[in-house]
Amino acid sequence: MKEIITVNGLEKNYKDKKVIQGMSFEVKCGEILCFLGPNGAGKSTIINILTGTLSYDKGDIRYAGEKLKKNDKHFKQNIGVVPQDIALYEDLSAEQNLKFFASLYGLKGQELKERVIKSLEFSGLLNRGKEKVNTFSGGMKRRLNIACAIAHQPQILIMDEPTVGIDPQSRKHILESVKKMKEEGMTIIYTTHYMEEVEEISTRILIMDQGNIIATGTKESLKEQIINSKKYSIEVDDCHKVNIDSFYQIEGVKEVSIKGNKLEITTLVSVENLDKLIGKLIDDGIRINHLTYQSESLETVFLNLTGRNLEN
Ligand SMILES: Nc1ncnc2c1ncn2[C@@H]1O[C@H](COP(=O)(O)OP(=O)(O)OP(=O)(O)O)[C@@H](O)[C@H]1O
Repeated sequence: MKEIITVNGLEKNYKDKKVIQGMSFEVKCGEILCFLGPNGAGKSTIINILTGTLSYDKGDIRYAGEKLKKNDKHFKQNIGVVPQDIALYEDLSAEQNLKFFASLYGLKGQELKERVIKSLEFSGLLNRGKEKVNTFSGGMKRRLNIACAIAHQPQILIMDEPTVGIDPQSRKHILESVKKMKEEGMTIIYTTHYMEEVEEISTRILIMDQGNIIATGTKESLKEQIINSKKYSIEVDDCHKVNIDSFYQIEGVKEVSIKGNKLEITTLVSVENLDKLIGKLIDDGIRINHLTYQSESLETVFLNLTGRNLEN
């Protein structure tokens, strides 16, 4: 995949506070690049710098190989921006909002009419086009906000936490739309602190923390690189019969503990030892009632990288 945006050594400071600390990354044509990071990681700062609404102190940004100028018209024509806060005219109808935003990009006449209808259709609001925005739910406003950003058919869509505080149905609609836009060839930059969204839509992930990129890759490669242990939770009939020390003799076992009637075993991903763990319990005359395996998640990736949870 060809690179469409490249960012090199980007820095942003607020007085003495470094909020972006020399970040370098590229955005590839046709990908859904997700910036995943906790509140305050610097996601919005990066988005605002990319979209030209915020200045930066060091580094450079290139679009299709060319260094971006201040207020670069060519770049602005080719991007669509969905800001974190909804930016719509509440007293205008959905259709009027779309017309206004699309006309800023030079659309007019028949083309404008067609694009307004297509964008309303895309956002699932075709039958609400004549209604004023102030009668819409939060989720509908979010969907219209996205429609306004894509009405001029940008090459790159930049979305800053577009699903915060909305109903599950609208969230589902937005995530499906993002996947559809990718299928149609759009490049998408998407920031979020919801790892399940990243699991669902990303083709590549940049994990951010405190103004730095701390890991990059697909969800599969990140899990493979970073998570080296897995956890079994085994519900047994009588925990008192469990001899914890003896489990440490099994290859791969890193940690064993008892919580209530559950035996929790953390073991290396690289060692297949489930048969031995179960064998030991059976040999000791302990009955297994239930066994669960904690699936590897991006939350675990973040926890392994930083020692903290993503969502607090
Ligand atoms: N105008 C400002 N003055 C000083 N510090 C700021 C300013 N704007 C943002 N920051 C700080 O920059 C850091 C990054 O903020 P940013 O909004 O980019 O994070 P974020 O990852 O987008 O988080 P959120 O999900 O909460 O929006 C934070 O520590 C924030 O407090």
